[in-house]
Amino acid sequence: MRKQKENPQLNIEKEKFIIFQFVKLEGIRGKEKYKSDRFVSPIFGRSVKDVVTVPFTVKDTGDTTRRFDAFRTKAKLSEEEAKEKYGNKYYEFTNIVSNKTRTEYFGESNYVPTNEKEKEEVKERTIIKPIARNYREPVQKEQESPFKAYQEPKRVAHVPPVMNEKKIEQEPVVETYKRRAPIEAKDIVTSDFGSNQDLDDVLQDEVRKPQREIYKPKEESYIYPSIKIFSKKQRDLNDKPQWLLDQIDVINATFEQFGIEAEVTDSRKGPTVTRYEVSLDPGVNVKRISGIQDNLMMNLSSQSIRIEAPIPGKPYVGIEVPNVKTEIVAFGNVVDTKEFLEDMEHPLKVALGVDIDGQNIYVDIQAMPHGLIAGATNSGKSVCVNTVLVSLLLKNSPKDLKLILIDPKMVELTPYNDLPHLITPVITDVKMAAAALNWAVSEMEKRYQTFSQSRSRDIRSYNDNVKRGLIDSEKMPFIVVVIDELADLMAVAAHDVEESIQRLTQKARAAGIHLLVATQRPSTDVVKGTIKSNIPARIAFKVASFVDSTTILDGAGAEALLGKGDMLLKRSDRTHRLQGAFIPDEEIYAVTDFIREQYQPQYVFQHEALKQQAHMREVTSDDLFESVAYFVVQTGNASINNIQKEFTIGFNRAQKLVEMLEEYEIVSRHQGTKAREVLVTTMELKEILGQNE
Ligand SMILES: Nc1ncnc2c1ncn2[C@@H]1O[C@H](COP(=O)(O)OP(=O)(O)OP(=O)(O)O)[C@@H](O)[C@H]1O
Repeated sequence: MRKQKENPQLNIEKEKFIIFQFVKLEGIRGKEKYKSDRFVSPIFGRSVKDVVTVPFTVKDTGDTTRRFDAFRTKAKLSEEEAKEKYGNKYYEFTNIVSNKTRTEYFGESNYVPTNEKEKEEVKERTIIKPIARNYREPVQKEQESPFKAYQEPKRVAHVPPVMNEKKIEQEPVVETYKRRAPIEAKDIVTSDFGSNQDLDDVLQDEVRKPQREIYKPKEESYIYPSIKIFSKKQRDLNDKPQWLLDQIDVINATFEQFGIEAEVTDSRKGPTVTRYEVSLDPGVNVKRISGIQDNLMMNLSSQSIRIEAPIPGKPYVGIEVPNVKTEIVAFGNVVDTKEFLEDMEHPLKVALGVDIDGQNIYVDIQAMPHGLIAGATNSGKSVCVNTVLVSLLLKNSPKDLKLILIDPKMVELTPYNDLPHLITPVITDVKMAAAALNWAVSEMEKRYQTFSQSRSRDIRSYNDNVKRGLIDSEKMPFIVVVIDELADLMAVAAHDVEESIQRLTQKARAAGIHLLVATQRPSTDVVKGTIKSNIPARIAFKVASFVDSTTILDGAGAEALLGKGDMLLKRSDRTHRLQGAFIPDEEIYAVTDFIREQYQPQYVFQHEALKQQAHMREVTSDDLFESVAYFVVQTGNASINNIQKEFTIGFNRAQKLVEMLEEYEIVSRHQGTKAREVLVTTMELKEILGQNE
């Protein structure tokens, strides 16, 4: 590690405290690894004279490590005195420490300036000038969020959680939290400029604000929707109509025609298809049945048949033939069971439908842990998404579950608008969808941090600890993100969406964040390899071709489905054919209206705030930011026109860059016809950008 220069003017003996700043960072930005050993300077403003930097490596807390959680002060007290005062020989700050905070806790610096310039600088440092921000207010800590688990965790390392809570309350650490609220450009500039993790953190506090204002529960306890809302249909599982007996004769006759020693020994009539179970004489190759598939189809006058050779777990070959008359599987029948309603161990268990054997089929989203739903238009995807969502609403209060619903088609998910479970209103705008996915990624990172600080492994153990009173916080809700047409998102923001989905599917499971992605176009440009390889659970409805089936299921089958809810569910062990449960629109509205009557929306962020966040991220990730900043400071001119000419860029990009310079207080605010002033010198800019040596 590079050795840091010590500031010769610092009189360590006189100082009560030594500020440790970290000087080494390692992480991943985008897809590239980076290392930086430049120390982070803007924390104490621009005139740092009494800070010594000590080489200190920051723990990698995630794959976008740029966290400022390692500012540490060591009391110049004896170890015993420090322990008595702080409970620890170290006192760890949870956040960036401002001059003001520093002055409040450590007292005035006792460094004596040696010349006029320094005197000015010290004066500037100790007089805290509030930074004018006309459009953002500090986060109001005292306002309780209904979504407590999202709040910035109290960060104290190496101490058991119970002790932490106590200690934090005694300490003035809250002040450093307060400091974080307004977005202060200086505070989020780092030595390795460009990655925006901290910016995200700060902005997320902002983005969450509307929820605190909107949240007004009408009732304390959540009343679950009644199961009586749903209609039911009786099915006779032992029914053997004449057409079924005729089909058995046709199949046996076909075997005879081809000299295959086989016979239908049993049949199972499912809601849409019947499976004939064929037993073969010893020595008959099962492949011979598949070989006569087309002849069977012709002789049965059937539009499609599917052969399972053999049926997994059974000594038969299965021939699935569409029923002459199909039956609807009512959602009410599938959910009104003990297996579903009383299974409290699996709150994310959802009802999908009924298989050929008449068994109700449920899947647990937690075990999934992410799902891909694909099928041609009119095949039954949206009905399936609805059954999943209503299943979730039946068993989860807004405190247990939060939803992000992305519906670029604009019609499918409207019944869910304004539900208290929603993190943000149903998203129909594609750019917003990309930003929401990004939010989910940051939330995941945050949750991992919360876990590590509270000695929890995952959401389950975290919530267990909350229940047992070991963590003084509210339960952390699951988050299910539903995308009702991936193709639309990929058409507009492929890179962003792919990256977010990849990151979520790779590691969001333990954080309790799950993704369900539906698409009409299961081609490889939409369902990319990176997405597919991380989504193990697949639900295929009827697709147009064998190729599409292979994309979803890694094998044939979905092209032979019948549409309207006929589906193949691929889980790790086998592919299951089922008929999806059907839920009419009135029943969906009955459930959502019932919930809306009890609770008002509790959005965590509104679309506008999210847009702003996306905008900020876009700008700071602009490669030209640094160059433009130097250009502006060196020429003393922040005109958009000049920047456009110098860098041959368009007006919009130049304008965004200037807005960001304003955000970082490098230039003044827009002042009508007057030109913006440049507020910093080149040296100061270096400090802001963390490039001072
Ligand atoms: N499980 C089911 N049982 C009975 N009918 C169904 C079922 N699922 C879908 N259908 C029928 O198929 C129609 C189309 O279903 P759905 O809207 O879910 O298709 P989709 O795949 O979402 O189509 P698109 O991609 O065009 O939106 C429904 O209106 C309904 O009549």
